[in-house]
Amino acid sequence: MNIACIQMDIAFGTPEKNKQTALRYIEQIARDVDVVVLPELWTTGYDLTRLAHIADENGEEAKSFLSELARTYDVHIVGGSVAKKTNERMTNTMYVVNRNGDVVGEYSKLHLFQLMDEHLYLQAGETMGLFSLDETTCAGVICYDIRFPEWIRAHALHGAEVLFVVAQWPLSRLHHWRTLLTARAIENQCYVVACNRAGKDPNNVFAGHSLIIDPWGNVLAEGGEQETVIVTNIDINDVQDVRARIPIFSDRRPDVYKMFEKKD
Ligand SMILES: NC(=O)CCC(=O)C(=O)O
Repeated sequence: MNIACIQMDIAFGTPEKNKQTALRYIEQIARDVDVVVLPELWTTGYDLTRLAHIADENGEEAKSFLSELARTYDVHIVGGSVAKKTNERMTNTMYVVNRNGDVVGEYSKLHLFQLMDEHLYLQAGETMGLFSLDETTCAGVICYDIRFPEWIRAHALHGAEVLFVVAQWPLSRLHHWRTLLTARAIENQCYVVACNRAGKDPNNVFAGHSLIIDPWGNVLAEGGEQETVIVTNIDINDVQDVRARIPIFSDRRPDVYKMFEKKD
């Protein structure tokens, strides 16, 4: 599976401009790869106070834009996330479309990030981020979600072999980004494909440094701070090789964990 992360800069609150940027990159690279990944909130950025005007009604625009590109270029697209508006409810929602243009995944960010005011404007999702691409079980999560290892583990226990992470992660916590992503790959013995944005908005400078990490924790590709595309080939068989070498999934002791679970 050849994978590309489009580490684009995002124009604040300007969906049409951001769609042009995404389109330009997808046209350039899509024919050479199997999967294209976009960053978190790639249409609007974190222009949360104007979401009522610029959010995507039921995600329809994002779904049709991504489906058409996927069909045209015969590529799977993990479509970052967009601000989705359903009646008065806003969510930070990822759509995944396969190369036939079918929407095969929808996931709304489960953990809202208070430091960037998400809790004031968005509702949290309540479903898992599992989907399948070319018969490989994958999971998609959004940015702050990576700080919750139990949530990522739940996806691994449901069979996820590739974890897609889409983000707007600030430069000031770059070391958390790299460390958490590497830990999620090692502890779940899965590939981690993490697409962050580049550039800045009125409140933050973002880190870039999109990463593709193998199930042993090796970094296969990494962006710098500027807008760029990172591409690498991953071999899904490596997941089973690593899981056979150190069999953490059969060595787990869920019966004992349950006995000592702290009740809130
Ligand atoms: N967009 C986000 O969820 C940012 C999360 C973040 O910066 C963190 O430190 O966690």
